[in-house]
Amino acid sequence: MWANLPRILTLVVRGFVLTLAVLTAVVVIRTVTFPSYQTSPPECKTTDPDFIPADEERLARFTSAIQFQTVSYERGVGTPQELAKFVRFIQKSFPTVHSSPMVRRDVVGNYSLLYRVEGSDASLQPYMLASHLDVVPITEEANWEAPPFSGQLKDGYIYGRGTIDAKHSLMGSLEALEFLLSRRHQPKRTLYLAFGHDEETGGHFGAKVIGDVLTQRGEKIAFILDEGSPVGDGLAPGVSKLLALVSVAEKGFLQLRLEVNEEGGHASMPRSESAIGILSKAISKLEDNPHPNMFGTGPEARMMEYVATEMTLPYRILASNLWLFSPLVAWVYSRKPQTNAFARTTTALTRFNAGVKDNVISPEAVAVIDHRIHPMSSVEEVMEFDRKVINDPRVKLNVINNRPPSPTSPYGKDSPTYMMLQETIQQIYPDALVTPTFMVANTDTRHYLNLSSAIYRFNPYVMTPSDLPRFHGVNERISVQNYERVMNFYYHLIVNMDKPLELKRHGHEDEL
Ligand SMILES: CCCCCCCC/C=C\CCCCCCCC(=O)N[C@@H](CCCCN)C(=O)O
Ligand SMILES: [Zn+2]
Ligand SMILES: [Zn+2]
Repeated sequence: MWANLPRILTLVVRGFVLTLAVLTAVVVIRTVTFPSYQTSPPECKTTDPDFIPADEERLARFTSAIQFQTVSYERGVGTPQELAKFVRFIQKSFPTVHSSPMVRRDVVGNYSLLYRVEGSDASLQPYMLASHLDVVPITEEANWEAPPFSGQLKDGYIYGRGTIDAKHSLMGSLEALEFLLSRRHQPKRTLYLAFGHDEETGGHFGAKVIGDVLTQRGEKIAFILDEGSPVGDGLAPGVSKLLALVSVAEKGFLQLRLEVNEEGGHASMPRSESAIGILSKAISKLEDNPHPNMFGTGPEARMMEYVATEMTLPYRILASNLWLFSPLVAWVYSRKPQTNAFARTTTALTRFNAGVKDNVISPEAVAVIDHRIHPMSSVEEVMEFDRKVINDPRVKLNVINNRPPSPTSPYGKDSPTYMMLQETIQQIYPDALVTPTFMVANTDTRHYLNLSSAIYRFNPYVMTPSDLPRFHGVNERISVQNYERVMNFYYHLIVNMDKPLELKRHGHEDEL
């Protein structure tokens, strides 16, 4: 036995070296032969006669739109008077849209708006562009560089609540339609514009009613585009080009109310554990035990494939070989909040309330957890995981609201609507990569799921990592250049939707 040891060791080392050599060869071959999923930009670019400039008049309209304080606070608690004023403003601001015989406008659920622009070819299925009228409340007002409802123009940016979420797309799509109709253009395909008034609190009285109205009309929609993920500049690790993120799915959510009830009493005679202490431990366990990293099991894996050939080294090697490096990429993604959101079901602690007085032991402690559920997980799985982690029957878990992850819409070369969207994006961003992904937050599209199987969530503006905290945060703003891109994106989209929605032939199609 001992005499054979050198021979055995040599064989083991040889085996190891051989395995390593084979793995390296496979990795290298896959990296250099990995197919490109990108198509060359269409020849039709934004040309002068087809261009909507962000001139003074349009910027003034957008500024005014930001000045309406259409805040949604809680479910069913909004700002009805501001919404009513905003609706009147919209009517006055787009005279051609509102006087055209081709346009029918319905006010739905008191303040939400549903426009139907009649196409000339009734045999074509309608499509729908969606956005919302409401905004989230202001926080840290003192830290804003311009007043949050001013719409003030400063250094090339328009500041204010709603500039990126989502009055840009509401006003941008109406500008595009006004521009088109004022040129006496009738679209071939019927188009809906749907603007809910309570998206920020779940859309129960706005988009939900719009969805019901369309369902009652028996409408089937060819495709729906709502607010969503942006064109990323430096958002994705290893991607130096602009990356247009088209969300073909949306995470689910589960909002839980955690509650502990214990005996209260005089602060001079405390028991060893209090309601506050018990709940704090439970919360702490949830933060210390994130839900499992599921990177590579859902649409996010396709996102890596779509950009693999365009990535910088060493990311290109990793993305071309997810069969081997998926755990490593999963780890890389889990390190930053914006990428971690793609890797797992997230856990956000959003409320924590307890106590009424400094010397009274609180008999109750309450916290709210907001989970966003990875497309490959479920409400039940998340609930089960939390129960196991908390492992304390004194902590009651009450479901406030939940929704499973959305179905995935078609994408890639076999989906004419996705390809048309990709082509439109490339008209505005000729150098951008386009990739399917999923939406880490939620949109009104949850109320439209039975209207269409092709639902996309995309914001046609560029975002850098430092812009992300502006969503629902301080100093929300959009650059004039981005707002111009938004208007022109919708204009080109409407024009493109008049082309036959058939599979288009692209340069690298065979590799798609
Ligand atoms: C690897 C690529 C990295 C990309 C990184 C970031 C991409 C960020 C993508 C999107 C962020 C935009 C978020 C916009 C959210 C707008 C929708 C919204 O606020 N929805 C609310 C609805 C609330 C309904 C009541 N429950 C929400 O989700 O909270
Ligand atoms: Zn929004
Ligand atoms: Zn929002």
